[in-house]
Amino acid sequence: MKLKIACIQMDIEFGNPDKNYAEAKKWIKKAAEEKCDIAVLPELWTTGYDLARLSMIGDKNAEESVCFLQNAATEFAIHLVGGSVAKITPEGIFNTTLIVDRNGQLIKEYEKLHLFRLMDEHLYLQGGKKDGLFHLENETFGTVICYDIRFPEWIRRHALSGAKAIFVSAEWPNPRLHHWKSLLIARAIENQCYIIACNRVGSDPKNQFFGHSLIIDPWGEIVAEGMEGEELVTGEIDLKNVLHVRNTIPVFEDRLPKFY
Ligand SMILES: NC(=O)CCC(=O)C(=O)O
Repeated sequence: MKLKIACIQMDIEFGNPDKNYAEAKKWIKKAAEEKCDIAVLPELWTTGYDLARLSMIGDKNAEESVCFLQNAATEFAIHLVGGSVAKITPEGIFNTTLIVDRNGQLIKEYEKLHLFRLMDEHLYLQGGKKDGLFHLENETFGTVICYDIRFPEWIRRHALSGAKAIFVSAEWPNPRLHHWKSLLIARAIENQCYIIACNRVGSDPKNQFFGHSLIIDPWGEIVAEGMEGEELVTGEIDLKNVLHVRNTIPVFEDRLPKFY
């Protein structure tokens, strides 16, 4: 199965959901015009890291974001890996990815598992408890959020459950470009799967974000990479390559979990 992917490498206006919804809609339209099958948004794309105000500007039960994504997906006939939004629930606020298919069905919600203390997430957010596996076009995919990629066991769990491509929504700032690229390439090589990672650009009061969204194939080669400004980073993935690479070097057959 071949799919054309667009990473929406957008700037995010700090604490201004209305502005960010409008911007995201323009980018989703552009992705559809470029005949992409799936568009991916960055992490916390409605609010940015305005964590102290999330109880006011976050999204109660993610209702507004789900509605926005459903309307955009159906209007532009495109599957959406809807980045993540601050979902307000009675149990707290979760950094939540929303996946909506091109028929407008909400097919998955994934709550970021690993909270990133360097950006104060532990002070304002709750960690999720469930995996990011989902099904689209009769294929299995995974989705995780930003800091999650530092945990190879978590990504491996998705690959072991059949994910042939793993989406990553991120707000990954300077000065850690080297970590961003190296970790993503390593996750692709060790799991022999596609990694599709969408990072924001621009800045907020505390951080500057470098973009460099990446589409990486199961051999670890870069299919597409963004620069440091706003752009749509597009590339084609062919899920047949996953089996080809896994047959060439049978890492999954050679694993010896009883020793790990
Ligand atoms: N938003 C995040 O999770 C950032 C993670 C990050 O920057 C890192 O170095 O890890």
